[in-house]
Amino acid sequence: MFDRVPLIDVGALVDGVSGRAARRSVAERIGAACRESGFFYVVGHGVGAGLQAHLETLSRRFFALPVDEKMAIRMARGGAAWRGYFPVGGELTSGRPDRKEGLYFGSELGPEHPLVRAGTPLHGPNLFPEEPPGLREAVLDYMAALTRLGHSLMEGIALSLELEDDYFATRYTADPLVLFRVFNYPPGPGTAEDGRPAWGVGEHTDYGVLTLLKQDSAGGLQVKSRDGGSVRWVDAPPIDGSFVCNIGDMLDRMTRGVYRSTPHRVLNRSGRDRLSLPFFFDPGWSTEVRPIDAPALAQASAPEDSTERWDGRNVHSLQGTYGDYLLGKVGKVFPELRTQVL
Ligand SMILES: O=C(O)CCC(=O)C(=O)O
Ligand SMILES: [Fe+2]
Repeated sequence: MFDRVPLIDVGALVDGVSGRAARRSVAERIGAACRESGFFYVVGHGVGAGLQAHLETLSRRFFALPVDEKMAIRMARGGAAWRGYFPVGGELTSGRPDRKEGLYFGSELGPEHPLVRAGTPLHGPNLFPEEPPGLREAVLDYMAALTRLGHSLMEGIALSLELEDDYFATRYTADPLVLFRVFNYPPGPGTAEDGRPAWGVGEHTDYGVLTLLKQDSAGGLQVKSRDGGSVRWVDAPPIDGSFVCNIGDMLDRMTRGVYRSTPHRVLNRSGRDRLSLPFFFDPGWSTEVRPIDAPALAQASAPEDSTERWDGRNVHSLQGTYGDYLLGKVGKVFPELRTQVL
């Protein structure tokens, strides 16, 4: 059981000049956090404050538009690429509508890209709004910066498992599946009509390897800490200039449960809009994610924990590619869209 999310300065992993000892010492701290909670804050990450502030300003401007203007780029128009806007209540993370609206983005891929030509779901061009101008460039710059950071952190995670630092890049993330979302959680009642909490995002784990979340100052993110039968929800409050980093189901699978993909949820109690920007750095679509054969994981047992898991699934018994896994998940959180576009 943990009671806080640790903060790690990852400068040595991203600065391009630090030596092996400094990189390993950061990696060890990451490894400890992945084992304990699956969550950590990163600072010293090198992503420009100006770029972040610019994207935040433009995102707020977009969400402030009338809903019918936002619906001009609704997700149904993005087709199988799964891009665009969804209104409050349009996404069901754990079977119930979330109290949030959002924009879905991903790697910007043109019609000539082989995966787009083959009609691969979740691959294609983005839908950018006309208003506010500049959002397109800000989103693309931000995704490029976070993709670089994702590669650096995966090197740290590899080092933390005593693997070569390019272990994940050579097998899974040389061409990562990048999904990026900008969410706005409106202020509102803490409870739904049936008296249950009106979650901004219901309890879930993330699907891929690594999530990098930028959150504004509103707060509301909670991480599940568990010890046997007892559960405690630990706050991950905003820390200026940091990203909240958490590992996803595929890293849980690769490490046979040693690095946990930890359930989390959001309740916006701030009384104002909450803006958050989760960036998902995931294995390539057609990769088959396998357990890592490494001495550091020799004792790992791949727990059969499906009854404890939020979705009742066991990530250790998956068959197929990451794309298959992701599609199963995405179809559940957007049931209407699934029938329209897939
Ligand atoms: O908005 C947040 O703070 C968390 C969002 C999240 O957990 C997700 O999109 O997977
Ligand atoms: Fe999440």
